[in-house]
Amino acid sequence: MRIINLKDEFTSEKCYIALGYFDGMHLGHLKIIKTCISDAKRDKVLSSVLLLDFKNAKSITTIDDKIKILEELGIDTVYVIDFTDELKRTEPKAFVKDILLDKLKAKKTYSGEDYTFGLDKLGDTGLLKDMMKESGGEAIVLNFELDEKMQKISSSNIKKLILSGEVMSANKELSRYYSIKSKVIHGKKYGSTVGIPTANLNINTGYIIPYQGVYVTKIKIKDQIYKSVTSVGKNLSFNEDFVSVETNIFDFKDDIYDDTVRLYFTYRIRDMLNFEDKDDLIKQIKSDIDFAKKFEDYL
Ligand SMILES: Cc1cc2nc3c(=O)[nH]c(=O)nc-3n(C[C@H](O)[C@H](O)[C@H](O)COP(=O)(O)O)c2cc1C
Ligand SMILES: Nc1ncnc2c1ncn2[C@@H]1O[C@H](COP(=O)(O)OP(=O)(O)O)[C@@H](O)[C@H]1O
Repeated sequence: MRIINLKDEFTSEKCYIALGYFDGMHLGHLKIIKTCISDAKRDKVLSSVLLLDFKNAKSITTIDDKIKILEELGIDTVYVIDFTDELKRTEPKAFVKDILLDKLKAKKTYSGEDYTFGLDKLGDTGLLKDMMKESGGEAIVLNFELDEKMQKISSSNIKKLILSGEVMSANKELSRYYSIKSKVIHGKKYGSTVGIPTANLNINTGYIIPYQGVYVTKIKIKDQIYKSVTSVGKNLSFNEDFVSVETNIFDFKDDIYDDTVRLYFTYRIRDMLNFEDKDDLIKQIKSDIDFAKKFEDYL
């Protein structure tokens, strides 16, 4: 797979290209990308995706996550375009002509029904269809994927679910467990003094953080997955006024400070509470651990 930033010099070959914001790489996005890949294979052209790099925006999947998923799906080329003011000001017609047709040599585009682009998001699938046809190509527009309740699967809905703690519903729409990749940082060192060490994760990352609470989780450390249980939010029992994400990992005892890990959210157990007595907090954490140990994977 080739990764090309549009601001660099490159040569392009005729391609089919999947277009969209692709935050979450959910089932709807996967349908668009997989159709692009299989059509390109059939017609012996390169399959590609155009990714917008929003820099610093909080999202469900970072650009690195998207690239990793695209590589696993077998895409030939990932084009990355920085989401600059200039791009925001680009006239929709210029976006199709200058970027898609001239620069990337797109012969077919693949997008969802609600794909919009260019200045004030004024470009839509109607314009895309007309311009692709005029150039001798084709814009293929795929229907929305629906969830169990026949609602359209959308990044904004998945974001809402994560931010309200409904990670189980979010995971079903994503068809994978919501995860954040981050570094283990130092906390207040209370955990290990009471026999429940908790690895604290840096939350100043590109990811949205689930609603406060205690979660059944899994954690990937050096390519190995462990079960764990995680608190998200302020440690009210310690009068802390900042949010932390802290995970107690089962059957594990290594020092992982500064390691980069990936934490997967499976199920929200309860709210974070203020325990006057630390013994009550520890008792509650032990019961959360028992619950999480018994919790079965569902994806
Ligand atoms: C499963 C679990 C549940 C937790 N629940 C709460 C809670 O309800 N209220 C609270 O103030 N802190 C809660 N915590 C956070 C602990 O207070 C914190 O992990 C502990 O003080 C150790 O912090 P340290 O890593 O900074 O040493 C929870 C932690 C875990 C792992
Ligand atoms: N089973 C475990 N779960 C979580 N962290 C563990 C575990 N075993 C060892 N550790 C280590 O202990 C650290 C957490 O201990 P803790 O006393 O809570 O310190 P801190 O307050 O710095 O997080 C983790 O960052 C990790 O390096």
